[in-house]
Amino acid sequence: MTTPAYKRVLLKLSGEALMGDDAYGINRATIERMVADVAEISKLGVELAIVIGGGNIFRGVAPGAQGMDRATADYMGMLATVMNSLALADAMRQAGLTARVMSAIGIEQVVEPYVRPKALQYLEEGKIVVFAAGTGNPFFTTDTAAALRGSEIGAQIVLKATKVDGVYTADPKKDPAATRYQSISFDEAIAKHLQVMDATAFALCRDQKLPIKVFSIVKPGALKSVVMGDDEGTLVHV
Ligand SMILES: Nc1ncnc2c1ncn2[C@@H]1O[C@H](COP(=O)(O)OP(=O)(O)O)[C@@H](O)[C@H]1O
Ligand SMILES: O=c1ccn([C@@H]2O[C@H](COP(=O)(O)OP(=O)(O)O)[C@@H](O)[C@H]2O)c(=O)[nH]1
Repeated sequence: MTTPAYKRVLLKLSGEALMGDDAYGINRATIERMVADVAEISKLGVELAIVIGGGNIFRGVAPGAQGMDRATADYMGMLATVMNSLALADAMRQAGLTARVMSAIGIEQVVEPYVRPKALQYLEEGKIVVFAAGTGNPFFTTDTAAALRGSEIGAQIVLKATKVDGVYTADPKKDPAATRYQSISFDEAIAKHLQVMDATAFALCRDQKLPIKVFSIVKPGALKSVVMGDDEGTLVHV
């Protein structure tokens, strides 16, 4: 009854979700709640790696980046994910969890670089690995970083924790008549241009046969239900 459905998962936390009800930045209560959710599944023995976004601090395509060189703006976005990763890892430490941050861009005085075998070792030791700086490349997103790292570490699923509670027929924020899918194939999600994740991330997961679960970051207990294999959010499958 208490056996999780997965042994190793990649959790993608949206940067914007960290804001809570604030206009930008990191909301303390929100990050603490997320960490409590993470602690709950870590205690179940699930090996957990996390990719966190940076949209709460900086987004390469945001109005604030207008007129900027896109690659430069994207590097700023990646640095924003490093800040979020440090905040998250520190909050985990305070909650008694052991976390390690690994960055896709060289910033050694601040965090260790991403080295795949090292990440695998940490996971086997039960440490929570936070992958910072996205893919390390401009023109990508942290959703794609989640698909990439998820594939690299052999995660059984990518758990995308977001502001919406699943994949809808249209953007639920813009179309109140949109309905939620219980499950949807990658091909259909791509063909229908469902924007909940970018097409690069969808395509990579599809090719690697790595399913994605999209679920609410605000709903209490949702992460645990997902990990237990309950019917929660939307499953995107091959
Ligand atoms: N078909 C869709 N189903 C669900 N959400 C969608 C869809 N199309 C667009 N969205 C939007 O995708 C976003 C996904 O959330 P999230 O990944 O947290 O945002 P971001 O990564 O941009 O911070 C939501 O804001 C939601 O309104
Ligand atoms: O591999 C990556 C990941 C992120 N980013 C930049 O970092 C920003 C923050 O990431 P994202 O928008 O994915 O964060 P989230 O939507 O989860 O808050 C992006 O807008 C990009 O500018 C990037 O250039 N390459």
